[in-house]
Amino acid sequence: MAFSLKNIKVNDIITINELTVPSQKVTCIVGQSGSGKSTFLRLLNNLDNPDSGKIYYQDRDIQTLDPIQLRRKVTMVPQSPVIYEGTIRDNVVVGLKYAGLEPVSDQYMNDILHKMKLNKYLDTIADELSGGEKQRLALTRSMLLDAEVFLLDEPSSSLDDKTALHVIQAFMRHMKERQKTVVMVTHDKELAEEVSDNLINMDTYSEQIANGGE
Ligand SMILES: Nc1ncnc2c1ncn2[C@@H]1O[C@H](COP(=O)(O)OP(=O)(O)OP(=O)(O)O)[C@@H](O)[C@H]1O
Repeated sequence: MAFSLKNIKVNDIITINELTVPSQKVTCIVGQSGSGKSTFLRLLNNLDNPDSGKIYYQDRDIQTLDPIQLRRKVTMVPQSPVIYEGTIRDNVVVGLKYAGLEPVSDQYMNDILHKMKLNKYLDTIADELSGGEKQRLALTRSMLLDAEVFLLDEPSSSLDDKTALHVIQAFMRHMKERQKTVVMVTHDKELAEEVSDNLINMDTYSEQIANGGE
């Protein structure tokens, strides 16, 4: 197991008695708006703390792990892509640098960009990309990291259905070839069914939904 959660309570948002997330598989998190999908993801790399209960990453209580080390192993691609100043190349390089990794060749960068259907020159100014292109750049940056777990929060929300399916399938293929664990939040049930090995419906664990909220 990558993660196991026991007796988790996040104030009036989430209650989980017991839940596991398998290693080297794609787990999709679905559920209504406000059901706590993003909160669940943030629990897994200790960006949010539960009020009670324990979360284990590979049998170790994540509260006992150094957060910086944990986040190198368990990396997150947030809902709004983080774009730095400069070109596409600068944006990829900065991810490697923060992770303490060696630079990669332009050709390798282009290969990954191509997988993400982002066929732009590496010298293109990143801030001039569309919202969907920025999402694909953020995915590209994460694909070059040597993390063990990739947490994706609605990574295809700005993409049309066809592009979303192509890009997310290519991302999952890349991760499966490398025996990585992926946890992806999506509101797109069809996409989730297409790419997931394991599906978690947050409505089941949501206080908000149980109380008739949203
Ligand atoms: N930092 C926070 N402080 C207080 N409440 C929060 C915080 N973040 C989220 N919430 C609340 O927690 C609940 C779950 O939010 P969350 O963003 O996890 O849901 P979600 O399922 O990802 O929603 P969506 O699909 O709309 O993005 C919501 O009611 C939200 O208002």
